[in-house]
Amino acid sequence: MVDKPNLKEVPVREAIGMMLPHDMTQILPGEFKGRLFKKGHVVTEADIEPLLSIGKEHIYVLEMPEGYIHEEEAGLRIAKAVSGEGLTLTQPYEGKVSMKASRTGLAKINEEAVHALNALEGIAFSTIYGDQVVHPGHTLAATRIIPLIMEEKRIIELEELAKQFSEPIIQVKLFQEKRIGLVTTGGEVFSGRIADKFGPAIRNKVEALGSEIVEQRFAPDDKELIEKEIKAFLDQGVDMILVTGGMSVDPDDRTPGAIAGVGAEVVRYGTPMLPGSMLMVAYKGDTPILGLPGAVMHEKVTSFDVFLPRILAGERIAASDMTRLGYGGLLKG
Ligand SMILES: Nc1nc2c(c(=O)[nH]1)N[C@H]1C(S)=C(S)[C@@H](COP(=O)(O)OP(=O)(O)OC[C@H]3O[C@@H](n4cnc5c(N)ncnc54)[C@H](O)[C@@H]3O)O[C@H]1N2
Ligand code: MOO
Repeated sequence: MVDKPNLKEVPVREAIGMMLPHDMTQILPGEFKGRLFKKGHVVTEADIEPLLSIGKEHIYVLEMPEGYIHEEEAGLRIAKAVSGEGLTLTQPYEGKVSMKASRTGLAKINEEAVHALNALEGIAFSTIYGDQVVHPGHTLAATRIIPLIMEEKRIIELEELAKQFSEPIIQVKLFQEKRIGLVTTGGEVFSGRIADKFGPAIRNKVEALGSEIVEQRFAPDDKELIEKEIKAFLDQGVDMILVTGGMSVDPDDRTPGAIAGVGAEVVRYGTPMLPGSMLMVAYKGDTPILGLPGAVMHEKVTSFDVFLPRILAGERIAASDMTRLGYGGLLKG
């Protein structure tokens, strides 16, 4: 049951120390229309004259029953219970508390926990989709309770539930500064027949997240030669290797074979997101090796933009992360 606050009518002069159950509006024709007192305001001696001047001889006040808390306190307590690192909480406004990024990073949101908390009656906890890149000021979540007051024990129940999840329910994970090796394949680029466009595109994306391309190596459409360049980066001990082009179905598309050829464990070749469906994610030990298809070079957003931030935030990509991109993954048909 959603709690109903007890409203009591009292003469305004007797309302000192009591709480207003709703906003009180003042209208001065041609001059002002707006909120004179906010919902939840506790009436003081100084408020009596202004209240009388807007015609309030009697007002409703809220009787807070024993063991209940007001929506503002409830909102703040929920926000504190769910928030981890990299977030700041706003002051409650109309009972709503927002959680904003205080730093650039990856928004992590535990979807299962969001559903569990919202299944508690009277709780509204609303978030953005997780795994997005966020910058300071970006709102990740907002919360309020539905009634004006709520039994405190229900907020305690929520706080206990939030503690059962191993990580904070929302947080902003920092990006690590990774050193990345870039292998660009394609005979037409290797021979100088066309100018390389992959390099600048990849460099921009990587640098925007605080990592760097330590070197770019080139290879023609030859499996052994591509493997040689990947191995050189593995020997160099880079944190990640990106291999561009040669990811589709032509006889000259050698990249998937070369990635497997260096002994990397292929997580998956192909993901149901368009553009960027011919992406490959593999690992040689802990070093991610990604095969990047043509679309990454010229499309603003592809599957690469889904996985790059997660890898730079220190996450390992699983096959299920790749297969679940189909629902909503059609950005360009
Ligand atoms: N029948 C099919 N056709 C295509 C498929 C498919 O599955 N079946 N996949 C499509 C998708 S999706 C993509 S993406 C593209 C190409 O993917 P690739 O990774 O194989 O790209 P390439 O063949 O190597 O090159 C395509 C195009 O881009 C130019 N290129 C490549 N690298 C560079 C570079 N570093 N700088 C400038 N330009 C570059 C290259 O010359 C080609 O013109 O395949 C679809 N087709
Ligand atoms: O792999 Mo292609 O990049 O889907 O467009």
